[in-house]
Amino acid sequence: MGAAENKQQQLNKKKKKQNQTQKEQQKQQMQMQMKMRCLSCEDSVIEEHQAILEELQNCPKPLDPKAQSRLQPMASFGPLRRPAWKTARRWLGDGVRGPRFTDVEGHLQKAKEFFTKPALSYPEYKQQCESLRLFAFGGVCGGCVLSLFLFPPKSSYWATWSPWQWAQYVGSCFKAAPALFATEKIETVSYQSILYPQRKVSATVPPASTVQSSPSKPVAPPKPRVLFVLGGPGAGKGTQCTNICTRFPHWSHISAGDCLRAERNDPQSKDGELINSYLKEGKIVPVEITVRLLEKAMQKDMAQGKTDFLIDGFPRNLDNVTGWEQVIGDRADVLGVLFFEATETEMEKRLLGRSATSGRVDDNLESIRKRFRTYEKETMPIVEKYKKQRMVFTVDGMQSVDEVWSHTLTKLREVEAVAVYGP
Ligand SMILES: Nc1ncnc2c1ncn2[C@@H]1O[C@H](COP(=O)(O)OP(=O)(O)OP(=O)(O)O)[C@@H](O)[C@H]1O
Ligand SMILES: Nc1ccn([C@H]2C[C@H](O)[C@@H](COP(=O)(O)O)O2)c(=O)n1
Repeated sequence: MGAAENKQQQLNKKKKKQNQTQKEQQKQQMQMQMKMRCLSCEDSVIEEHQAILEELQNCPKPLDPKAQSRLQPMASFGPLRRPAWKTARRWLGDGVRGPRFTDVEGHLQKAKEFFTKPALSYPEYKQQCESLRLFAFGGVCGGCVLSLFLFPPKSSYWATWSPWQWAQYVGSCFKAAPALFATEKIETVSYQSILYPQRKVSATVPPASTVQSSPSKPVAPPKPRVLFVLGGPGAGKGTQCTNICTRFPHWSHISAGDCLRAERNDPQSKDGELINSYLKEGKIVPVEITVRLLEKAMQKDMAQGKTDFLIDGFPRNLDNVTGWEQVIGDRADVLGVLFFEATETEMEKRLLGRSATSGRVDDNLESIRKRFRTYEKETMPIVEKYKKQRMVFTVDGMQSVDEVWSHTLTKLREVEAVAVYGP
């Protein structure tokens, strides 16, 4: 073999090596481009690219210009890019492939990793956040819908326009509208039957003196409506009840404590002494006595046209609750409990202030503290019981009298709405 031949051989070897490097570089470049594109591609496109790669690998020579031009459009971003709305994974712009949108399990895994596996890179962290966000969003929306369903807002607007009423609207399109004017002569009508047509009319007729009936057609009056008023001693119950009755004359304020004090002061009463001993000790008087006095006071006020009753300071314990159910039962509609909340320090300050003028035997520090204990032990469980039945309308009693009044008004409207539309 001559020197020339040797040189030729070396040249060939070098050329072959050059070809191989060039081919390797081309392959790497293509791989890179395809990797980037695959982030937003469907599996079928990825498979297509895989096939091209294999073709490249098996190709003995570096790509000729023809093959290059065939592969060029594949490698370019433009034509194969998917529209944004079709992109299942979000383009993170950082080379991370997150689970598909529909891959709930994949997202759940990533969301779990947010709490369990520290992310090694920003893109990984971003993906964890994005997966977690899907569940957070779903959870919040679902929670809101469920809570609206379980605890619908107590507003007349909601009661009228909520989605639960839609079926009724559709139905009402096919029914004849009620007559605009009365179709028969009405002898006796209460304003309540106009305002609250949904209210049931009492089966048990209250005392005859309250019934204004025509000789031909007696009309049963509606049941008296009762709102129990509770709160600690000095929370401001009496003050706000007076405000309600001044503004709304159909409401009557009956204070259980006042009834008991009046009975104690009545020299004819056989229970006077017993009541006095209970009041001094801040204890709760047996319900037989209290509920009898309450009923008497209600009957008296109904005779004067009152229809709604604020029963202040009642029911104070379980005995009071059962006594009311046994004696009054469904002869009255209990609308709920108006509950005034205040701290002991504030209530004590108010009661000591009141003691200067009230003349009450229990407005002294010793009795006040005993009343607080009785309230905590016996009355609070009753409030909790009504809370469970979602019958409590709580007023923040810590503000000034005027502010508490404005809050009381809001709550009173809620009571009315619930009475009309239900809880
Ligand atoms: N928001 C208020 N801010 C300051 N003082 C108040 C407020 N509300 C009431 N008071 C005063 O506190 C005292 C107690 O009020 P009130 O008699 O209304 O309480 P109560 O809850 O009915 O008490 P009790 O259960 O002992 O009958 C009264 O002197 C009243 O003027
Ligand atoms: N249901 C009731 C209401 C009141 N009393 C007694 C015990 C109280 O200390 C006292 C004063 O009541 P207040 O005016 O503070 O509401 O009256 C009761 O035994 N049972």
